[in-house]
Amino acid sequence: MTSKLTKPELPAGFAYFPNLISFQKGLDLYEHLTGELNWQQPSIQVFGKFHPIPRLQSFVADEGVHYAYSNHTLDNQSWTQPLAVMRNKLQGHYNQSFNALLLNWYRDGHDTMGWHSDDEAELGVDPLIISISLGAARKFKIKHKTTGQQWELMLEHGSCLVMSGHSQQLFQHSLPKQSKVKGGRINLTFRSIVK
Ligand SMILES: O=C(O)CCC(=O)C(=O)O
Ligand SMILES: [Fe+2]
Repeated sequence: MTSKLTKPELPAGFAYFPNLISFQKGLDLYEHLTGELNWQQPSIQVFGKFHPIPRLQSFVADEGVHYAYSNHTLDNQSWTQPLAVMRNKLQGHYNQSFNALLLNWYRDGHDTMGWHSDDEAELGVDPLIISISLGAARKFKIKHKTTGQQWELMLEHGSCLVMSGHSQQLFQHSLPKQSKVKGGRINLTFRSIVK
């Protein structure tokens, strides 16, 4: 059963902070990202057939940092000024350096992300991942890998979801389809990639 949960009730390793970014700053950043970044729609291989992923992606990282995602590598872009500012703030707050940023653009409610854990070897053990949402609010689901217990929350414009500890080891997460959602959403995940 899926239960509607607020911040204190999320499983260990997940924490939700609404309004990290003000409404207007969030809109400005959304405009910046859609206009300035190079967005791609890579194809991934499922049972031998190639399918374009149901969303657009962009990857920003320090020079020499690469992230192999479902058997393909995304083109590396350098930090734009607003993204560099945001990274600096997060690094100061969390006392950790983030050398990579994966961005996903869900053009409307038909774009999705399937169940997965961000547990690639290059993220290291128990990674700290900071996930920032802009644009249309979307449902985010969390599922325990062995018990199957599920949680659901809304990721709102300007919010921050922190994933840490055993969150990737014990749980999967997904962004389900919501056909009624007409607006776009951009999600930014700040990551540390071990070279
Ligand atoms: O769009 C989201 O909120 C989820 C993104 C995500 O899970 C990922 O980039 O690994
Ligand atoms: Fe993820």
